[in-house]
Amino acid sequence: MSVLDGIVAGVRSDLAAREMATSMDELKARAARLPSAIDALQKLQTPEVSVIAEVKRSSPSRGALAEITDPAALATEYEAGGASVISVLTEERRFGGSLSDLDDVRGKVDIPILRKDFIVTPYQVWEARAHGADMVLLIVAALEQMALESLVERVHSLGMCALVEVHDETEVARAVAAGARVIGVNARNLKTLEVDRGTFARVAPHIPDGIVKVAESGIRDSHDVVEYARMGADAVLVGEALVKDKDPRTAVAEMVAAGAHPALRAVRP
Ligand SMILES: O=P(O)(O)OC[C@@H](O)[C@@H](O)c1c[nH]c2ccccc12
Repeated sequence: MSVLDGIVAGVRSDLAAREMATSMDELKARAARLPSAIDALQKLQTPEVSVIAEVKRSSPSRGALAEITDPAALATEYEAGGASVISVLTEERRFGGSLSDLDDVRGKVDIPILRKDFIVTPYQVWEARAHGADMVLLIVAALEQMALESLVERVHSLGMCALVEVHDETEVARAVAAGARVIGVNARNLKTLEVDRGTFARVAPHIPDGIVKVAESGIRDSHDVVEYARMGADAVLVGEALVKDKDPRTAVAEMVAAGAHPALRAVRP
């Protein structure tokens, strides 16, 4: 069993427990009481390179990263630093997250929130919306094509935006066929957990114009942001470097400033 399969198996059993506790109708009723989702796509379609800042306690590849006793406080720092979107890991077993982290963050920030999890059923999409998410991650490698297509459709029909994650050219074709408007290229291979910094440069040219391109994983600082911007990234998704920083607000602000530099416009594809 691959690392990804192992994670998804754990997610499915935790999901079964939540499905017993909260019916789909209850989720729908909760979602109906919330203001509608914020248009994350619009926030990412700016000429500047956007920063998606992630709240993540640990990961299978890197182990414990940061305690994060107050996820909303961290998210508030990210927002003040100029992040365009906050990513909240809600997977419990390997990443130490939860839906209550999502609730906390939703209570404190006004910018769009991405629910970062291993989403394999429509129930999880409703769950994301019911807990205030505006965006959800869909990992192509974790889904059959039919499931991917129906989940993208479901996400869009709820007014949310899907970040469709790929690792290679074949997965780009699947994401495009599924109607993705935002595609994330993950430099971390989910089978080996290694980061390959060449992934974005190899894969991004296969993403059609008009689709928002996000570079994910292993981004350390503003230099990396500039590098990805030059390769055509519209946004970067940063976790570890930010959760480990003593001053996450400034760390985000530096990345945002780098991504907004006017000189970049001329050199971006
Ligand atoms: O902490 P990093 O290396 O900056 O990476 C952030 C993000 O890309 C990573 O958390 C991620 C990308 N795709 C995922 C899928 C599931 C869980 C986590 C991820």
